[in-house]
Amino acid sequence: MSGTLVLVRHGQSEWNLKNLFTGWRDPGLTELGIQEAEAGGQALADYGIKFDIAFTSALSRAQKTCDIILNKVGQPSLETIRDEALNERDYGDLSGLNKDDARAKWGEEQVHVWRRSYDVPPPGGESLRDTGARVWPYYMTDILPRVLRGEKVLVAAHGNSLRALVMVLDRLSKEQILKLNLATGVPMVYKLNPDSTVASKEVLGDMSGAH
Ligand SMILES: O=C(O)[C@H](O)COP(=O)(O)O
Repeated sequence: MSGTLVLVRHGQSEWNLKNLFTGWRDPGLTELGIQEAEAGGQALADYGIKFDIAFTSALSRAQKTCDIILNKVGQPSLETIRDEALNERDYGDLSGLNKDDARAKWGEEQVHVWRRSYDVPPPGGESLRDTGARVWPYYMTDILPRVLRGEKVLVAAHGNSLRALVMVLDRLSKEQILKLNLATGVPMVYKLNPDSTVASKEVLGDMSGAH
């Protein structure tokens, strides 16, 4: 009997609000970000899930989101494992730059390629493939075995570290991953088959506003 994997991107951060590339930098959540995490947690409470364990990154915006969700589902002291393998993609030299300023300097198309392509890294940073090369092994060794044992597992992480995971789970091509954006605070509930493929996926909220 396999279990349930819930993936959720952190709520809006201070740097999301300022439209800055963030990567491994560590801003906190905004007021809206806290509300988004609360809404995601409430959706999971309404869904009726009780988790066996939670995973999050080494960055505070994901950790805070994880805490808020666990509070909402009534499990504030659940065991939570923090690991930098789940960190956001390292945006390298773009970190701290305004995304519109970057578009003005390098052009809309180049910035889109850095943000959403599979294998083109931003200067000094990680491509999505590089990000997946650390997220995926961690998922295989630390997260997946628990799900296959029947546990219910929460992963609160980041736009691109989760895109790397979703790309494999949803079997997306390099072309399809270009178009995938994850909304902040919206949980994705995966049920896995015993062979670790996806049996079902439910999105508890609205992904359409993501960009
Ligand atoms: O690191 C960042 O700037 C954000 O978390 C994700 O940014 P992106 O949507 O530009 O990839």
